[in-house]
Amino acid sequence: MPRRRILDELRNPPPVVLPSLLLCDFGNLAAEVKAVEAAGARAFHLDVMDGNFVPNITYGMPIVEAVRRASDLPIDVHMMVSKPAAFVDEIIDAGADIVTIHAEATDDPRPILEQIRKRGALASLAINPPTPVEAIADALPLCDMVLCMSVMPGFGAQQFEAVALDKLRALRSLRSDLLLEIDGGVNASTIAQCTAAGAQMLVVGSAIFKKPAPYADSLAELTRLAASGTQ
Ligand SMILES: O=C(CO)[C@H](O)[C@H](O)COP(=O)(O)O
Repeated sequence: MPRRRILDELRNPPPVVLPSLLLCDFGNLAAEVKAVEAAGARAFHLDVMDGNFVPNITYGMPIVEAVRRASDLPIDVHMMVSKPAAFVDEIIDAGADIVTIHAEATDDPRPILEQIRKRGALASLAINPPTPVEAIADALPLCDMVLCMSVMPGFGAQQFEAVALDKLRALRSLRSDLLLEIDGGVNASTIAQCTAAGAQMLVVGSAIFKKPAPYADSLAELTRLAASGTQ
């Protein structure tokens, strides 16, 4: 999908709950993707971890390609890797529509963000809980999205860190058109605070994949609660 159309679609209310496939059943990946899409998902979130930037290893291009084959929905790839510049082209070739790199992984993210945009994908910068908004001020004009992590990246099912909410508010006051995403510990108890602080993109792992409820019920309830935070 072209960059402009994806941006317009994701900015549309209600807020977008993105299932984080980190916690899905990888033995049935295509079926999981189709099930979450049928349940009402508007985009997917994929966590690429290299065992160096974060203390965990997940997957790379083959899984992004497999998700791309199973669905036409936007794919949001969160690159938790030490050398993002080396992989952004391959990740986009594999099917990523949004590519998020970490501010902490590079001295200057601007050339990488430019490269992502040049390739027609949405460029996004992530900051970990200890990283202040000021650290990315120079790169903001090149960002379509900023991801405020509400846990230290690496694992699902961690406790939500509210410091991310202050950063969402600060970013929203700096740029009204910026897509804002939050990831980590987002669930039925925390999601309304996230949208009230300005997040439109809510990454959710365990509150979808580790619940006994059908995906459609979890997604509908999380979307309802997310929308309640914007009123
Ligand atoms: O990026 C991540 C971890 O680094 C995951 O996307 C995130 O933690 C989702 O899981 P949960 O909703 O269970 O916190």
